[in-house]
Amino acid sequence: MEDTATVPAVSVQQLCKSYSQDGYSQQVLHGVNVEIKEGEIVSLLGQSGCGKSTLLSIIGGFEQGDSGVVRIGGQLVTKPGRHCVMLFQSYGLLPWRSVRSNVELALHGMSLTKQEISDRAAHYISLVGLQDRMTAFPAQLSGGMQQRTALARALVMQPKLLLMDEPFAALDTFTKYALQDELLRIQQQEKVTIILVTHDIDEAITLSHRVLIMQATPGTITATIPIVAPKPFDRGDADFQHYRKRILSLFRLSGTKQVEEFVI
Ligand SMILES: Nc1ncnc2c1ncn2[C@@H]1O[C@H](COP(=O)(O)OP(=O)(O)OP(=O)(O)O)[C@@H](O)[C@H]1O
Repeated sequence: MEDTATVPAVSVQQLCKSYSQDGYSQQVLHGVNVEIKEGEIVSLLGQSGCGKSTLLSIIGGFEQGDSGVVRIGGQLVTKPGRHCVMLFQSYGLLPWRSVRSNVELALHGMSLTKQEISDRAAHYISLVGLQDRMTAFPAQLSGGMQQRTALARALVMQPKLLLMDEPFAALDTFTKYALQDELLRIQQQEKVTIILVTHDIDEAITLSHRVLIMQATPGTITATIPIVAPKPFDRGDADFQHYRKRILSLFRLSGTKQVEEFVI
């Protein structure tokens, strides 16, 4: 039997996926292999259309690959499960429900008492700093507060794996930085494993333990960059700029040519 300590939180092996449209088939993912440890934050970074969201969606069980295997905690993924929650850029809050009610809704169907639901929701709303806005409705909140609510609604389910698809892309820079820092604080506390899809190089460096570079046609992972720095990573630090330059060079967006050491 496999030692549970060595079972990866997420394992993707030889994943392939094509879409067919109007009699034309497009291969979106080809031979994707990923292994993620428990408590790790990993970013999928790549240009638009390279298959990041498709990969995330297959890991979450929302779509199926054509071939290959996806496992979460050693279990084969065939459909979405409560152990894995997806957080989108668009918040997805119900406008007629308060912050508290939106978060509590995620717990319906679980075998919890009303009191347990109420306490657990209040705990996670406080964790994202919205304890004073529990009775507010989404329209009364800023974009950052709405995304905090969506984060509380995801965390209240106590998932093992949080999948985030460009969660902060709609926010202004200052709100985005504040939420990135908060996400790191919460992740260190909750120890949840996170896979983050992003176009934002700085976001990938700030949040990740490892950045996976994806290239398109067909989508595949071409490089892995471990971010070896204490978190939170000071965005003004010289090391931060070093990672930035190296990632830019992988996308041929800067003159640095030191790409070979990262190629796997
Ligand atoms: N349901 C679908 N049917 C047909 N084609 C699809 C479908 N979903 C995605 N695609 C195609 O697959 C490719 C990859 O899409 P995907 O959304 O995974 O890319 P992405 O890297 O996440 O892009 P972006 O960063 O712009 O969101 C694109 O060419 C897209 O048009």
